[in-house]
Amino acid sequence: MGKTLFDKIWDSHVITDLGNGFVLLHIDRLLLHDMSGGKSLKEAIEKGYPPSQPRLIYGTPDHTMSTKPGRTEHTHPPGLPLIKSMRETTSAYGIKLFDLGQDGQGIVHVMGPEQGLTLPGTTLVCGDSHTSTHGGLGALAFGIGSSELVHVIATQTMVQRKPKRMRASFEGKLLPGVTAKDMILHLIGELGTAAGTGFSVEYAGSAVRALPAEARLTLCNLTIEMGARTGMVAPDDTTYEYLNGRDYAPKGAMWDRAVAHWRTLPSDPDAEFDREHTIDMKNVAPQITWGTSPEHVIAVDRAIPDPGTGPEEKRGAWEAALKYQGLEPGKPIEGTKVDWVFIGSCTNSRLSDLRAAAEIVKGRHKAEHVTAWVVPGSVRIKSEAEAEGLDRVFTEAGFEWREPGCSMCLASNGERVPPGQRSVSTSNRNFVGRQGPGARTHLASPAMAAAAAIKGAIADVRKI
Ligand SMILES: CC(C)[C@H](C(=O)O)[C@@H](O)C(=O)O
Ligand code: SF4
Repeated sequence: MGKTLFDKIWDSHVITDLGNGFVLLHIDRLLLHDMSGGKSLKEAIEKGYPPSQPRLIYGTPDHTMSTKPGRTEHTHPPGLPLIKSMRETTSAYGIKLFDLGQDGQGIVHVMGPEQGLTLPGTTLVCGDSHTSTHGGLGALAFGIGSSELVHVIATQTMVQRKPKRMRASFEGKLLPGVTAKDMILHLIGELGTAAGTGFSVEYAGSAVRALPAEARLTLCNLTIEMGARTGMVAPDDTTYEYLNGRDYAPKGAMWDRAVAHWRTLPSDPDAEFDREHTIDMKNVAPQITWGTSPEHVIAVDRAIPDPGTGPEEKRGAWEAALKYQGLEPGKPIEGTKVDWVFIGSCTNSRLSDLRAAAEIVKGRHKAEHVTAWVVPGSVRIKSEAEAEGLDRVFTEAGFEWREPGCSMCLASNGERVPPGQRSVSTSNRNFVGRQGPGARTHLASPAMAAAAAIKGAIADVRKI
């Protein structure tokens, strides 16, 4: 029987079979961020287990750093001990830190692919649930907890149980206004947030093959919102073009050898999956979430759902979500007044995302009552965007152009949507209080978020 992409990477990283379904896996890359990086390194060192492979570990501060223009490490004081601890522990072992203000600093899931640290066929972990993002380049990547983090630091290995395999195939062409963000939100809407529990997901089909590399990262980013820890897209020429020449990607003869190996990775035609799901792209329209879970999602031209007509077991959750969000069932979601717009996060802060938003914004102005932020995913993206004048497109339209970091995705750097206010956000979670206590979040693509800022309300990007 043929092997899946997942099986091939998994099998080539098994060091030993531990029995009862568990194996010891080699980990090719460990990425660290400020919320847990310094703390875990310190813990490992204090326990007498210093990093065994410091050259396979890379870090950057993102979660607790202010993104205020001109920020320093002092702008948000609670982040200061975290960045200091990261610096002390990484420098003691020669671990590469992309520090604040340096080229390479950014959201950890933006930095890895951008630097060419994320490579097809490799295993990559990070103490962060959105590590699935890196699967967009054909890496087997997943988020880990704090005790696992210490284990990887100490041994560069992990004990893991093999998940089941799911394939989600998106077939056909993307309709106007539809992006990778809409594809994954639509899928989560169809399957629910628990569908992926215990599975690794491969995204396939003609629509996925046609996606640029950055869009594939967006697609894989929300895998955890479907309950699966890892999601991936088979590497192909699009992947190689994206990676070729990046700082940490192989060079010269090594590059050729690597590509020859990577070409063997896609799932074999006779590979079997435990679950298959096919999505016809004709049914995928621009999406917007209405509730407090990523599965609470509808096409933007639909009405806010009525809990009375929903599945029995979800009725209570729907009612609570509508109450929190201050929405009335049966009314069109389009036209719902918006106070904040956040364009950023590891989901949608790459250059292509900023370009897509700028295309909508160009020559227009945000609605007066809206506060709109653009937070590039990394220092490099910020300077590339500035080189093509995107910052001016945004600032002339009344948007704020900020420094790289997680910012208002999680609000762990103090940047929050005020209580009761409504935000359209390009991030990946719309949980209660996610963007600040009492904040109401609607997830959407960068173009949809830009359209909301211009209209001052939830808007259909196709009508702008
Ligand atoms: C802080 C971190 C552990 C967390 C995660 O695991 O995803 C954060 O990045 C998030 O998006 O909620
Ligand atoms: S941008 Fe948001 S989702 Fe991504 S790592 Fe940061 S806090 Fe988590």
